[in-house]
Amino acid sequence: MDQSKEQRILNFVLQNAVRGDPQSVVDTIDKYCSQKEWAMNVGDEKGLILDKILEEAKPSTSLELGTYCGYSAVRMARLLKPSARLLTIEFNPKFAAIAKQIIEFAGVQEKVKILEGPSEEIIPQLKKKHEVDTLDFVFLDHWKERYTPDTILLQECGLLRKGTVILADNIICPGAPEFINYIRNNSHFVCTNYPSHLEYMKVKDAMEKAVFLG
Ligand SMILES: O=C(NCCCCCn1ccnc1)c1cc(-c2ccc(F)cc2)cc(O)c1O
Ligand SMILES: [Mg+2]
Repeated sequence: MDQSKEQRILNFVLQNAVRGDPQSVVDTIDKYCSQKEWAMNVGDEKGLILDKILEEAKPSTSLELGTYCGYSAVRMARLLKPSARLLTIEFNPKFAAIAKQIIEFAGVQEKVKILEGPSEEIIPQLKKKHEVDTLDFVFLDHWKERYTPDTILLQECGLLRKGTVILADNIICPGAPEFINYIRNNSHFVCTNYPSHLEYMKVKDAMEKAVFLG
């Protein structure tokens, strides 16, 4: 049975990264995906923007939509304080299985919980089933056409509070024009654009930060 790209990424991490060292896992995935096979991790350039915004937010409870192989989950977890938690939603069971192994290899499994399934089903369960009060930080990196409906759903479920930071990947490539139109014209959010490049490529991309005003 042919190996998937995601399995090849996992194997490269298991053979080349240092167990229990999240930075080495991040660097190893970046090495593989820049030299061998492109993959849709947020990557090292946009990753530094994510790092800075996450460190400013100092979140206790964070949510990621779109786990993929767990690169950004490991990247974020390595910066979280010991008591902080990251919940990450992945629709694709094959991706979730790979991410679980990468997160465990990095040694951040105590901080990260992978929730498998459609975001529109899982978000309404966060308060009662996953003991979330409100979210301090949200990273949008899943289907780009879901950025707006899921942001609205987060608000409707009472999961956003004054100051919640939402950071969205891929504003230019593949693009999330409908989300940009929604969030920049919504007086309950203050938005900031961060120009960058598509992971591992020279193609222009950007991230958008939206702070909820309550
Ligand atoms: O589609 C992306 N991510 C969502 C993947 C599916 C999420 C499933 N899911 C998880 C939870 N709920 C649903 C994505 C794509 C690209 C890209 C850019 C250029 C190109 F030529 C091809 C692809 C770059 C990214 O950085 C991305 O994030
Ligand atoms: Mg992305």
